[in-house]
Amino acid sequence: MVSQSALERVELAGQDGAASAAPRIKLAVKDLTISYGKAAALKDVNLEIREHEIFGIIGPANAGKTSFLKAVNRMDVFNTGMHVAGEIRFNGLDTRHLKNVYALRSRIGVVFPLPVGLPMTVYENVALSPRLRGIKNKAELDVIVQRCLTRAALWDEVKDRLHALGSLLSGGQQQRLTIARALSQEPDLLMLDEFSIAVDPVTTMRIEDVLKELRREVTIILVTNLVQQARRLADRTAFFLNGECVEVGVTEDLFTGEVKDRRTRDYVEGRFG
Ligand SMILES: Nc1ncnc2c1ncn2[C@@H]1O[C@H](COP(=O)(O)OP(=O)(O)OP(=O)(O)O)[C@@H](O)[C@H]1O
Repeated sequence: MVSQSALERVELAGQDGAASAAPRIKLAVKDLTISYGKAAALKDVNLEIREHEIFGIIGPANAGKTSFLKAVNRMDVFNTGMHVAGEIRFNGLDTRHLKNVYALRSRIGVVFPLPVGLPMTVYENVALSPRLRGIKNKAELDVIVQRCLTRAALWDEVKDRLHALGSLLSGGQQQRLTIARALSQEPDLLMLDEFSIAVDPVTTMRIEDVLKELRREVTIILVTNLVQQARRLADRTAFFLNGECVEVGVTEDLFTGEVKDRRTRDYVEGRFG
């Protein structure tokens, strides 16, 4: 008999809808409310994220952006003070009722604001996840490591230091290493939380180019408080403010088209935040 957990693993993998005419919905969020104790960090959020788009989330501090990512990744399982209500469907499956949270996480790569290197070599940082999936063959692992480092625009800089500690790389290189590591999971959703906070402008641009390429393969949620970064990268963008999803729209419309809420235009034009 197939276990519930194994069934979930298969359902979470979904099917690639790139060939169909209508965009497939990767993530559907309904009436999402997140609270810590009595305080709500996010209230009644409704939105859909389409497969293969870069979906931006912008907003000032304390808007609830990071809490949104945590809820998608079911971090509430660890954070006992965090309460999540509403529905989050990933590839159609309601993540709130999953038995196998690890299967969900294996489909989602997360990149945090500051690079979080595992205390191991460059090679091992990227080979760990494939190894945990059962890939033992060295030649096969070599190919995966090279492919992930190349996709993260880091291969040329580290190909001669694969067995040095990841922590010895520069900050910008370490952030690209965390992207390579996230990619080694073969996620179909990549979530980045203010990835450029500790990265120089040149590296930021390199990573932005990487993300533009990656959208062909993965869906990307980009949380940023740099509105111009969302403008450069995101197909559609949501504006969060004080726990409210004020508006969701085609990114360029938020800057130059019709906005539904005046606060959106005020924020993107820098009048507050
Ligand atoms: N672990 C926690 N315990 C209690 N309150 C929290 C916790 N994490 C976040 N909050 C609160 O939830 C609200 C939203 O925080 P969140 O980090 O989601 O916002 P944000 O938009 O990502 O902000 P920033 O841009 O500063 O990272 C804030 O008021 C914050 O203080």
